[in-house]
Amino acid sequence: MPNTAVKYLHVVAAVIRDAAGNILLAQRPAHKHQGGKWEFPGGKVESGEIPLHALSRELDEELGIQLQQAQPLIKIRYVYSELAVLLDVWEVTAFSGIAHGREGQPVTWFSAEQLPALEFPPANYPIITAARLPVRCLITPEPQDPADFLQQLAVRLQAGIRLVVFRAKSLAADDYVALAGEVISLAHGFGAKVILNSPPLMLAQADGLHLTSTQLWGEKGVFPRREGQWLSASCHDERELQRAADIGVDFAFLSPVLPTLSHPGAAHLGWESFAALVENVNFPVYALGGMTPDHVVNARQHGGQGTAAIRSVWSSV
Ligand SMILES: Nc1nc2c([nH]c(=O)n2[C@H]2C[C@H](O)[C@@H](COP(=O)(O)OP(=O)(O)OP(=O)(O)O)O2)c(=O)[nH]1
Ligand SMILES: [Mg+2]
Repeated sequence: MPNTAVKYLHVVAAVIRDAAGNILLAQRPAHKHQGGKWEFPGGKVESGEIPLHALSRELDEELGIQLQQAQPLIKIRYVYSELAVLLDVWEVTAFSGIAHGREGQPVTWFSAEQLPALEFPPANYPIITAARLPVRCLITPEPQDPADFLQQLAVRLQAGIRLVVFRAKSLAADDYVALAGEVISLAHGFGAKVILNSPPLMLAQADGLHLTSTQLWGEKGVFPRREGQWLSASCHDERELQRAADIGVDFAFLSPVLPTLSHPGAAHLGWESFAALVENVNFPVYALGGMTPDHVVNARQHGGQGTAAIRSVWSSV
């Protein structure tokens, strides 16, 4: 939760991508705060400036490029001993000019997967997660026939899904592990990531572990993960998001944002409450519940990472 007694310095920063998906980073000058570390280019918002103008000005001043298109990606509040920052991070998808370090700073394009190995200011960890996560996430429906399930999954991967939460509550442990192994190798062949949903049945090849909102309240730190594996969680309200923050999740799903087919009359958050809840956490949050592909735009406008869905992205359900 943001500390309301703290005055946060508003900083805009950019995740700038080229056509191949590489991300442009700059090295902070040695004499500056967090000097020598890699950063997402950007700087302080000046008084009276709107964030997008500040971003456009900073990218021109620091890199000599002209901003053409950007969407909000994530906002992070972080308290350093010297100062507190609100990092207002935008994803830049179109610009003109050739990026170069106009202030003499080294600038380099990296693949998203190279980012975790680089040294950034400590506030940046969630930006790296947000930069590596896609806008759409598929949560699998309960598998019936494994061969049919894998075929359906391949169709969705072919259509561009790059993050899969493999959810299979009905399978016995052995069957879950066997199918999870196949899901992971299929997905990895497409460059997609797989999060498993059945602790403590964790596989080394999986990209992460997902907790239900009930599992969130288990003992802290007992989740079987290797270094580099993400931890994600399902949340429904502020209390669960706060708990997710306390146990150090990398990202979360917040639901139900809209009415769902399975619970048409049930209470739902709506986009404004979604935005208010997401504003107060420092990790990426997917909107879940009643999502169709068109809702990606709404999710981004309301501070979300994107959308997660079961039915709307699984043709046979
Ligand atoms: N640009 C940027 N700043 C970051 C990142 N992570 C992070 O903690 N910060 C902090 C470091 C600084 O305290 C602050 C940004 O200030 P800055 O030094 O870039 O500001 P500026 O470009 O306006 O520079 P100046 O006018 O002070 O020379 O935010 C990041 O990824 N990018
Ligand atoms: Mg700067």
